[in-house]
Amino acid sequence: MSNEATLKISLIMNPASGTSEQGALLLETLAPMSGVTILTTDAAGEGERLARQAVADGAELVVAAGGDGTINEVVKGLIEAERRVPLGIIPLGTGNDLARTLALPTDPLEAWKLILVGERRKLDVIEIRTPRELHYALNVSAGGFSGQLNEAMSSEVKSAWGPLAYLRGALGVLPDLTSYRTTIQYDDQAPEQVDALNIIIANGRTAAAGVQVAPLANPEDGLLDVVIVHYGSIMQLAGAAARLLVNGNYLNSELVELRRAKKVQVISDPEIWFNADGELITNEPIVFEVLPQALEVVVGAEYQAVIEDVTTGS
Ligand SMILES: Nc1ncnc2c1ncn2[C@@H]1O[C@H](COP(=O)(O)OP(=O)(O)OP(=O)(O)O)[C@@H](O)[C@H]1O
Repeated sequence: MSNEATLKISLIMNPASGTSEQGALLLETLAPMSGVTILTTDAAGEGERLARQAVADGAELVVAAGGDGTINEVVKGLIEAERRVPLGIIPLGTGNDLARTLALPTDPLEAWKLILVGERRKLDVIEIRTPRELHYALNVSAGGFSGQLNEAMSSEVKSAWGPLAYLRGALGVLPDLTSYRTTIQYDDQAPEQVDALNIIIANGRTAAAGVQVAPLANPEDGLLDVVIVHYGSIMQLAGAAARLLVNGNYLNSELVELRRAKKVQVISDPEIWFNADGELITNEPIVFEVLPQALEVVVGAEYQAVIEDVTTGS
């Protein structure tokens, strides 16, 4: 490998991400390279500041080396930076869900080589607003309820699945579920009332370490895929969850609905909790809006923007 990068690259690494130790060899390889600056996050939230600073210091490409949480922070920094700079990704997390949709190599050295020569695509970014906060997601924002679930599930399952835990829990024994009134507004259409257990706002296709929560999402179509899991009987929910977990397409389950929109507003009683790329963010009323093709991102050779719906009609 050449000892000189032709671009000015800043690599932001999270030493606390799930598989960061796998990046050690990569760091040894990169250390002598001119044109590459290695920055390390010292605490949660640092990725955003480091990305903004890297752009201000002249970076022509910023690499996020970590999991989905680290990518999320770097994306916020890049979107808010003074210039729009492309993003490269070295997946060193636990779930690495965005990397799955983008077909990125799991080996850090291979991921680095791809960053230098790979195709860049302009991907949509999800802007997430609440009355008090502004976030972004490049992969998925998942919403779900806790309440009864807190009593029924182990803390291990809850922390791994977060707002998606209802779907996971439906496979086990759960008490009768309460229905939750949710108002959803798509673009400028009239608001709709639904009894939803999970609401997934997706740009990428998987969450919770490879679960296909939005199997048809296209990261560059200028639209959000909104997947709603409606309230139903335990049997119905178990059916949807089984399809989801065996990686069948759960979109044609009777409880699951797919909508597409540029903007989605969600208000719910009791409050629904949402995460952004896996990090829990808020239970406030929330507005999601797509920023079409807002960020150039290096993708793998096998990346496909459009997924054919092979289940249609089945
Ligand atoms: N030095 C640090 N010490 C502790 N936490 C950190 C540090 N730097 C970053 N973090 C936080 O670690 C969290 C998790 O990191 P990250 O998402 O990279 O890995 P992961 O959770 O293992 O992967 P994934 O999200 O793909 O499952 C992020 O929310 C980030 O803010």
